[in-house]
Parts: sequence; structure tokens; C-alpha cells
Amino acid sequence: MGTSAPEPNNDDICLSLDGVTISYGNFEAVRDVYMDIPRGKVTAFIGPSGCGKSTVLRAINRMNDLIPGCHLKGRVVFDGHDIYDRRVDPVEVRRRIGMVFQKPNPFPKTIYENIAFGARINGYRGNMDDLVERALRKAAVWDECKDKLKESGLALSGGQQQRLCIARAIATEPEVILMDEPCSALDPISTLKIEETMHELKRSYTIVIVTHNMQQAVRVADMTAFFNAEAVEGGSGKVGYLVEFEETERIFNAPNQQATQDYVSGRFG
Ligand SMILES: Nc1ncnc2c1ncn2[C@@H]1O[C@H](COP(=O)(O)OP(=O)(O)OP(=O)(O)O)[C@@H](O)[C@H]1O
Repeated sequence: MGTSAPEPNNDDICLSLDGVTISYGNFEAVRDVYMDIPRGKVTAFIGPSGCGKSTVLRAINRMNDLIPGCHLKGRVVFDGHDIYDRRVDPVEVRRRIGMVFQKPNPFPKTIYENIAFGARINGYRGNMDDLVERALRKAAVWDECKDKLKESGLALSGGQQQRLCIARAIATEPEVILMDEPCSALDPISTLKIEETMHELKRSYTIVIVTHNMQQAVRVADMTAFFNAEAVEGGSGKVGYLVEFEETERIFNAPNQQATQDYVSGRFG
């Protein structure tokens, strides 16, 4: 992606956060995060509100660039290159590292166009009908959509819209899919469908999900990162930090840190 010399490759690691500190103006939201996100697995970010989970997630595909005053120190290494290198195109980063948001946000276009639009902009030259079908199938929403491809994406149910948004993210052929609380606006049945879809998707993609729902982390994630926030000396706000990053089973059954134990067992604050 970049033109700098590639760093040594570790095939099992998809993305490395290397001393990442993110500020909004003068406010330091999250400090000094180091983590190696494994390839082909689901990684969950959990932790109390305001500890910086979404901020870190958005840093992984340079989505924070769109927030005026947001600034990152450190490096995010993907495919051997720092995605914040001056020579790297953020649009290309976001194509390779796609994102699904909290609220389903289909374009006000047909179901077909929701998929085809981004692919066309990215210069896709293959058979568009095939791409639309493939993406909708991978996102497990083909059966519900196949007879109404020319209808508006907004006419689908919330859960179907979210799977359409996953299909839209897949259509640009990313390697990573970031999901920011993708089920928080959905009913339990739609939530289970998305979770099942994630199990399928991790065969082809690396997934990072922010979730408030600890049961969801247990159900879907191979690895879990627990973030917390602490008061800053002399300051009024709190700064987020990564407490620990381990296999999900370990985080929920035998974490290294007392703060993690307190959080996962509900004895927090
Ligand atoms: N656009 C922004 N401008 C200024 N401050 C922001 C912005 N977005 C987030 N923050 C601040 O950064 C800190 C981390 O927020 P963030 O949304 O990343 O936390 P979170 O752990 O994802 O929270 P939640 O679980 O409530 O979504 C908070 O103090 C928040 O107020």
C-alpha cells in the first residue's frame, strides 16, 4: 500500500497498533495502545463507556481523519506498512479495511445499487450481477433480497439492513471488517443472525468488533481486548487505555488483571 520499505512479516498478525495515542484537540482520549490483531479471527473490544473503544476502532481505518481536531500519535501497521504514512491514500485504506456502523445506514438506493455503487467507484470491472449476489450471500441476506433487488434498501427490516451494510462492506473486497456495536439497534433474533454471519465471515476476513454486550463477545470473539479509563492527574477528564488483550476464554475466566475480573463479573465502578 505504501512506498516505504515493508516491515518484517508475521503471517498470523493482520494489524499492529504500536504506541497509539489519540486526542481530540487537547483532550487525550486514549493512550499508548499496543496490540497485535490476529488474522482470520474475531477480536472484540469491550470496556466501560468512554474508554476509547470506538476511537481506537476508527483509528484502524483512518475514519478519525474525518473528525476535525482528531490526532493520532504512534503507528498502525497493516500489511507491513504504517497506514498513517504520508504516502498512503486513506481512501485505499478504507477500501481494504471496511466498516459497519452501529445504526444500519443503507444508501437511499435500491438493494442492488447499495452493493454495486461502491464497487463501481472502486473501478470493479467484473460481472456486477455476480458480485451483488456473492456479497449478499456472504452476508447471509441473499434469500431475503433476491426477489427485490430493485427495491429500496430502506424498505428492509433493521436486521436485514445491517446485513445489507455488511454486504456493502464486503463488495469492495476488504481484508478486514470493523464493526462498531453492529447489533445494538437490533432485536435478539437479528442479533443472532449477524453473529452467525460473523462466524462465516471470519473464514475470509479479519473482524474487529466493539460491543457493549459481554455475552456477545463470548459468543463471537476469539480474542478480547478490555479497555478502561482512568482519571488524569490535574485534569478533569479520563483517559482510556488497554488493560489487557487475551483469548476471550481467558479474559472471561482467568484474566490477568483485577480490573478485568471486576468488569467481566459485573463488579465495576
Ligand atoms: N468526535 C469527538 N470529539 C471529541 N471527543 C470525542 C469524540 N468522540 C469521542 N470523544 C471522547 O473520547 C472519549 C472516548 O470515546 P469513545 O466513543 O471512543 O469511547 P467508547 O469506549 O467507544 O464509548 P461508548 O462505549 O460509550 O461508545 C470519550 O471521552 C468521548 O467523549
